[in-house]
Amino acid sequence: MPFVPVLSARAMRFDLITLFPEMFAAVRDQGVSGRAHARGIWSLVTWNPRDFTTDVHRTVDDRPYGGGPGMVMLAEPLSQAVEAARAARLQAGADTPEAPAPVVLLSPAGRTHDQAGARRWADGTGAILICGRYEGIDQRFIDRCVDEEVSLGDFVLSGGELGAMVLMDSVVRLLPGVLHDAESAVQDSFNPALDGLLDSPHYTRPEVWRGDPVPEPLLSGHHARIAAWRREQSLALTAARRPELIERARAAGRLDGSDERVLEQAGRDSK
Ligand SMILES: CCN(CC)Cc1ccc(CNC(=O)c2csc3nc[nH]c(=O)c23)cc1
Repeated sequence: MPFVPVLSARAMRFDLITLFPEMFAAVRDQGVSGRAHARGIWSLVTWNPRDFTTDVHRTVDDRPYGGGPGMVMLAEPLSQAVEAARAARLQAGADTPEAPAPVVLLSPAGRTHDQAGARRWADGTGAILICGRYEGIDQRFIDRCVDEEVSLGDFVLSGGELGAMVLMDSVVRLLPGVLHDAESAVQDSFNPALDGLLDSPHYTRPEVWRGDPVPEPLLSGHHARIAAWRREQSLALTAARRPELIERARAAGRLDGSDERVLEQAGRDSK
């Protein structure tokens, strides 16, 4: 009997620990991620720490020891919510005891998310995502339950929910079947590990809009000319706005002689 590998096409599942579960309708029900969710390519389950409290006020936060502004999220409701999510994942076959999905805290102190991170996540089976609110979370929960922390960048949000939605959107787009092949090719162009240049400008009908025409090369029907024009535009725009991406592409050997001539010309033009 030949060995037939069992391709466990285990769908991507995210479990969100959040005080605002209704926020997640944005990625669960709308657009590319919404369609993929409806098709069962991925799933999303929310768990509200308030449902894991025992007092009449359903308390999820308290004042910080040592004083200071704001409130801190209690460890116990968060921990019970994570345990419930973990059990549900095992029950659903999303996790195995040997390979539990990571518990990920969205946090300003985390490693900054990027396309490489999205690709790594897309190879996995999801995560339990913790969305903080208030000033932060009791450190003892983080030390005991959190495997990694992820930030969106150096700006201050009001909570982790938007970070979680951005992370999930960047991952779901990469899953097989979510984007049409052509789009997924475009998807790669955003990946600094592959092409990493900014997109060339886009145009659609009408050919002239309020007196502004579409650039002539795009109307030529000459595919080589169109590709050359788009490459020139990407190089010039990237050199102007994100020169570090040019360096990265050059270091990775993704720029050819023609590209370098375009960049020299763009450099002369900008002086
Ligand atoms: C006063 C110092 N602040 C830390 C920078 C306190 C603080 C602000 C905002 C938050 C809520 N932010 C997030 O949960 C968050 C989660 S991911 C992320 N990425 C970038 N910026 C962010 O604020 C976040 C938590 C603590």
